[in-house]
Amino acid sequence: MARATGVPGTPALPGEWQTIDGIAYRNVALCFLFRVHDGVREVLLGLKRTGFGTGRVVALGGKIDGQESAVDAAVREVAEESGIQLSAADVRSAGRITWSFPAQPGWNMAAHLFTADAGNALPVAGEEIEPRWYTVDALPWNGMWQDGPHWIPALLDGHPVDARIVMAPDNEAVDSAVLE
Ligand SMILES: Nc1[nH]c(=O)nc2c1ncn2[C@H]1C[C@H](O)[C@@H](COP(=O)(O)OP(=O)(O)OP(=O)(O)O)O1
Repeated sequence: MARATGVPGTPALPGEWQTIDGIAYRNVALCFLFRVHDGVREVLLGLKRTGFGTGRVVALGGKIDGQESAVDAAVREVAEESGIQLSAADVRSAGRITWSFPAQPGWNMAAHLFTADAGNALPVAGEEIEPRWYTVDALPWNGMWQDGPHWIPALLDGHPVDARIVMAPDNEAVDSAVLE
């Protein structure tokens, strides 16, 4: 896996993009937070209010800045999007996933996936995300990215994810999903 120093035409800093099999992806980190509430296991997702994916229910996370580590990015994004302050030691790796958008390659992303226990922490809504707990058995799939059912159930079951998603020309449907 070769690292790119940036993508022509973008203001990306070194380290914010990587190339895999000749395709450039922006590095992002996602973190799924869990709690048990009244005996029911729940996961924290959020309604995206601004930026990429506005209107969808998404996992907390976002772009990895500059030379920041993926874990540090996950901790920072969780704090920014939910107000919940984790430490790096709280966060467990849950695998990785790439999303490529052949019709819009500037949207390609490679995500480091993480999970963490939220304990009794209460999320608060910010400008970018309106966080909400969902029962793990009843996720709002219709409001989420269409690739979610291909990989999120495995992650919820505790299996490491190694997935490559290719989006269809409409940038909405899934063209192919390969899970290792
Ligand atoms: N097909 C897909 N399925 C999915 O579940 N999540 C996806 C996805 N394609 C992208 N994402 C996620 C990864 C990343 O966390 C998020 C987009 O990153 P950001 O939230 O950082 O975007 P923004 O445009 O809001 O960024 P900023 O303007 O830097 O805040 O969308």
